[in-house]
Amino acid sequence: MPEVSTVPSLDQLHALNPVQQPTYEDTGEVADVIARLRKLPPLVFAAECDKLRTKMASVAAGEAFLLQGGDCAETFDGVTASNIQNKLRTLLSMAVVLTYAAQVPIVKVGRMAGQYAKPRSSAVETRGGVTLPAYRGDAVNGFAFSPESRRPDPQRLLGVYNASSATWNLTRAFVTGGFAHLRSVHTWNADFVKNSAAGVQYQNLASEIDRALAFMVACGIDDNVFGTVDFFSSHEALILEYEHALTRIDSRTSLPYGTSGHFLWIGERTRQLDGAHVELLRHVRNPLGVKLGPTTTADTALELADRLDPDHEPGRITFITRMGAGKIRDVLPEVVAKVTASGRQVAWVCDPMHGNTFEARNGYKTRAFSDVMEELNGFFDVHEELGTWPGGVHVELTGDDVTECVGGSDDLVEADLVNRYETLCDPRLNRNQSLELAFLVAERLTTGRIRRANPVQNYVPVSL
Ligand SMILES: O=C[C@H](O)[C@H](O)COP(=O)(O)O
Ligand SMILES: C=C(OP(=O)(O)O)C(=O)O
Ligand SMILES: [Mn+2]
Repeated sequence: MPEVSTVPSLDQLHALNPVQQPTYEDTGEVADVIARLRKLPPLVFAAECDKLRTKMASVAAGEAFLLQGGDCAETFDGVTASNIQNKLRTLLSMAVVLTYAAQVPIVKVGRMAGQYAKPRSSAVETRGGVTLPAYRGDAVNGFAFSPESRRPDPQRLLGVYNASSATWNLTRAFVTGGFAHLRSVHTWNADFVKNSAAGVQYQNLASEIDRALAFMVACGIDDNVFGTVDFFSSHEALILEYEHALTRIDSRTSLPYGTSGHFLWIGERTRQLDGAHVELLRHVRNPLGVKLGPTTTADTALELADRLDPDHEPGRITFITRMGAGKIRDVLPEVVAKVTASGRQVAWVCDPMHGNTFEARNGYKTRAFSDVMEELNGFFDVHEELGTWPGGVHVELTGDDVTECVGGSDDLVEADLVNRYETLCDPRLNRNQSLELAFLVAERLTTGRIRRANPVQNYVPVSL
């Protein structure tokens, strides 16, 4: 287990030449912001992180399934009650579909209350001959295309803390205060059922749940047990100043935790083995995710696991693969096979979004629902062949009726993208597409072809 004294200082992290960081002009101002952040209370409790780690251990063991979703980039303007509520009810509806239709316990994690910083392919953006720093998320700079807005502003890190705090406060109230009661399963989607195939399918399922609940109540079961859900926050731990300032020593155990969110992940662009992000996160006790793109080798995955989880702690490591619909069947098998053959039991989760982005002819960055489903099918097929457990999905979604991804049963086409394209970074599934995805994943989970229990023990190494 990591020791308090070993948490590296910010200077030590900077000596590792971290990538994807803002360059601030006024280092004195940065120091003031960090000092202020260090005094603020933690956003999550260490014991909640432990609880999620235990749940992720069930995912790794093939006994539960992770649903992780939310915006690509949360925004300060997006911190409104309706936005949070819509996102939450979309995630809860998806979780209900998966729980009821696939009869698997669902671990529910939002890409919420902290997802404000973005790694970018290019450090700059050029429009009409003018080149400015790229937008790196509200944590760093503004989206408006002007030199003032694009200047990295350290005060924004306090904005991240406040926005995360407000988002999590309402989310916590919703999931414990009655909104998430299974009795309300109909009302979450009552307003959009009329014009959507997924909505109709959802209401049918909700009616079945109503009947099942009524039956249980008639049998004498107290339905208050269905009144609250466990819901957790997550984001990419990208900006070192912020994550370091929120790394705190847990008073119960005297061990360090990242308290900016329950589940922290390291992105595809920042997972260098000897880089600053791996160095910081290997010292915190949270459950950790690592994104693995199409160039990942099995050895890289094993080295990352060894570095971040030397003690093989159950639930510690989740590999979030995002290889692309066209590559997953070629790349994933060897990675999963070798990691599993090493005796490790990690959670395998599919992000079917980031390997499938393309630019539409009208210039919008988009994704096709069919590619998303094709990558998910590849993910399920690979795990089915290896006898390992496909542990979950990680998706970029919103609770609103946006038009950012093409396809789905509403058959959005490229010309529709202009109607409601609101993301400031990557295209998200809208509420219909998200529910549709949940039904399709539930279908895959119920085919019965996937082994549920003890994948490591059942695993027979294949020759590669
Ligand atoms: O969300 C992930 C990345 O930040 C995003 O895909 C990068 O997008 P870009 O290639 O437009 O920089
Ligand atoms: C940046 C992201 O993904 P990746 O690191 O996989 O590119 C993301 O999840 O928004
Ligand atoms: Mn993204």
